[in-house]
Amino acid sequence: MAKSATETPLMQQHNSIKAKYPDAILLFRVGDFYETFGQDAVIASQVLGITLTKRNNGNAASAELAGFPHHAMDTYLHKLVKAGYRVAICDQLEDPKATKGIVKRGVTELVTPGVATSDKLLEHNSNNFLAALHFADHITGIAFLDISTGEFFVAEGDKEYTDKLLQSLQPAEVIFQRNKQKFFKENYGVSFFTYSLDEWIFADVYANEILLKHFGTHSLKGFGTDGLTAGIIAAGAILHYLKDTEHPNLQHITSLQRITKEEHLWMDRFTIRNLELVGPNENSCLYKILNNTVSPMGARLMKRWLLMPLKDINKINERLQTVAYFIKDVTLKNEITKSIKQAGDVERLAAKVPLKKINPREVLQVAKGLQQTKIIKAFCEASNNEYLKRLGNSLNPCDYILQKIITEINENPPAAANKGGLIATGIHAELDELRAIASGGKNYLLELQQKEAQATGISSLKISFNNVFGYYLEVTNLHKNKVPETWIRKQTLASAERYITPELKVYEEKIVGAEDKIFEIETQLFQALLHELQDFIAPMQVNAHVMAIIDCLTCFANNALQYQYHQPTLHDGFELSLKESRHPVIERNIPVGEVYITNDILLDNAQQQLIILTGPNMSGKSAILRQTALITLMAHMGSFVPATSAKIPLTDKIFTRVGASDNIAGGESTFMVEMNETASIINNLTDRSLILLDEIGRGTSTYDGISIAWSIAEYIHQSIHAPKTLFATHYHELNELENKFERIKNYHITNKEIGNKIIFLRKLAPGGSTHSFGIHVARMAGMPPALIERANEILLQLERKNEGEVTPEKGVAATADISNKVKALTMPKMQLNIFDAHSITFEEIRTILATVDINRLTPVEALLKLQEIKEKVN
Ligand SMILES: Nc1ncnc2c1ncn2[C@@H]1O[C@H](COP(=O)(O)OP(=O)(O)OP(=O)(O)O)[C@@H](O)[C@H]1O
Repeated sequence: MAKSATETPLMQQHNSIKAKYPDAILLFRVGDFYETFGQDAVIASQVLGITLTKRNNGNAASAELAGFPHHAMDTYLHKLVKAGYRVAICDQLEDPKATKGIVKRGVTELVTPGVATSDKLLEHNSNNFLAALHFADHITGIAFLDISTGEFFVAEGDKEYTDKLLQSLQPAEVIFQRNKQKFFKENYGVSFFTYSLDEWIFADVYANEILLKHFGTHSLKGFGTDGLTAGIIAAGAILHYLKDTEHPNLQHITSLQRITKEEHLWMDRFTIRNLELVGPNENSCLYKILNNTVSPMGARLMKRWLLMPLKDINKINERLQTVAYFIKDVTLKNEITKSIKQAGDVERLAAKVPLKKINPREVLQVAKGLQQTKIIKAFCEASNNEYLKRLGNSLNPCDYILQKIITEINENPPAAANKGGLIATGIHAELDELRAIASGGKNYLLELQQKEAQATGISSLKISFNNVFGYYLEVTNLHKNKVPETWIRKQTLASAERYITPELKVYEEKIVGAEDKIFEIETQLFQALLHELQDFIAPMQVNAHVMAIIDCLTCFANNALQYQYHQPTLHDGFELSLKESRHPVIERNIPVGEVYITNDILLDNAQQQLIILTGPNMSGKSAILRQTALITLMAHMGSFVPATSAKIPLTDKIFTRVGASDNIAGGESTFMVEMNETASIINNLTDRSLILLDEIGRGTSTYDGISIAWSIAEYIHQSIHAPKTLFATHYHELNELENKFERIKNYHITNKEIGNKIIFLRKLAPGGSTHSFGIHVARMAGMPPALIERANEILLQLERKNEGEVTPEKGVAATADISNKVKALTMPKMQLNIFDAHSITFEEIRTILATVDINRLTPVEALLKLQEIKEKVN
């Protein structure tokens, strides 16, 4: 009979733990290693590049095995999580030396992309949010938590709003109800790492209970989250998930902040993408250009300011005035910047305290941060700027804990708490004594030897050590009668006797156990300090936030000084007027030797509401559109702007649409995307909206495109909201709109034609332009001359026969017209060659070259030959 398969006890233990975490990779601590088994091992070996072997598993089938040393955890863990895996860390819960049989083990942390606390997994200038969504009947609740900083946000809204929040805050992981997986994919895309939870977790009563328990309050009213039922359920799901992932210590999550739609200038996901605010190319996005903050918390806040600009004029002006204040008082700005730079990542350090991830060096950094807080506070409070004074007032250097850390922690502590040497001298008498024993053992013995020699008069007295009875005093036979009665004889030799004394034994015990004891006392003292530090988390978080604000404002001041940005004037009228404005990103990437050409731009609701902007390809139409939006956005962040003067109307929405943008990954046709995106503008515009349409309509046939573009422009103009709009297009036919609609004006970007070359002047000027110069651009792009020549030939034929103007009303006739013209096109004059019709043929060159003997050719003759060929080419 076959033997029944019995697994080894270790594998049985592994399997029972693994059963609780089926969708995570289980890192199973065995001695000094973390091991993975079975399918986990296969994945780990692939992702981590570690060897896959087999492990004997009793009588059961052997299991795949892959492991790494425990000290390499940080390196490997982050690779697994970055690759999108959930990782359960299973540790030994008791000392293996003190245990008989199998060691007790359990999962101590479940790491997922959204619940990461290790520095390796975090980017210092980005938040690492976990988001939860709750899809209720008519509304969606959404919550974000960054466990590494303690920031916890909640909001509610429709699909579009919650999608926009997801796009802006870019959570590392999104959780939602189990039955909504398909719905999420269809409505929010596939780019997020997601995890779904049981339905019952998304219940009002449960969410309230878990949140109230966490905050220790009787109601959530204090957080201003009244009425946010769906949002609260999402927030509750987040806390539940943290519990599920073994994160019980969350004292750094001290509040829940509400994100209100009304507070922020609205930009949908297309606008955020089209304006390249935070990507896709990290080096050429607006964030990269603006973010010259000096602290990680400043860098993180700057990203949020960028994606959630303000709408409240008073708050914006408060920021602008403070930036102006810093520009005037450069010394103050520099001093404060210096202090913020030295403060470290106060926010993440504070979060590490309850998470029990803070090391002695970081605790000392906390103190340094508090010292800098004190300096910044003094500077702010002494300033004449109301906002700075208020910010300064809310800074709290937490003197008590600052002093305690500085007194108790060594000046140069080790990075790891278990290495010893982290507590300063003079804090704990026993610790000092133990250290003296451990390090100065020999001196102590020498002193004791001298003391006893003097007391007994035995000048040759010696203290030595052996393994049998440890430290002893050795007395030669000559002096043995001088030995005091209290000494205990342990050994008699031929010429000497050996004794021990109670003092020597006490000392011996001390020295042997000193190291262990030192570690124990140091750990105790360090833990006690961390315990006290816990009470200061809330003020430290406030300090971090205030420093982040000041960091952003000094950064704006520095940008203004360095890049000649000026203070914009925000007003509640409707006129947008920019003088000598520039594109903040393009101007910084412009090739050496070139300058960015500035432009004046004017839009208002009364006379110049909609600009039809034409101009050659590459002339700078998109640049004009984008700089108008970026300057408006920067002003709403409280930043100075790249223009010599900027009158900016309070704006509630910025919409940007680019024609025929690709969304192949999303599986939609480009034109469908274009139309979808534009429809969402048409349905959401307000009188305070700024709309940028870049070649809308180009994703379909010319006459379809013109008709759609025309009717969009017409619709926007006729809308009672009369939103300000810039419409860049290659359809010159749209210039006709100016004649028909009062507030539509034509502008073009100037250029100069010299011979068959075109020079971009890049100046905006009234009036439309007549043609696109697309063929010039094709030439610039390196198309073969014959192809360019042929394109010019076709253009000429199409244009020559073009009688009358094309308007959408004439669309059908015009389509027929162009079809006829295409039919009537003449054939090319000759076979296309790499050399075009007017230039030298390959054969001719071959003939010339055949007469050349390179070995005899002088340099001058070579030049003359070259000239001969050149003349033929021209
Ligand atoms: N005002 C300016 N000063 C200097 N360089 C500029 C300016 N505006 C644009 N450019 C340069 O010209 C390039 C093309 O500009 P842009 O993309 O705005 O042209 P466009 O007219 O929208 O072209 P297309 O019609 O082909 O989309 C930019 O990438 C930038 O390098």
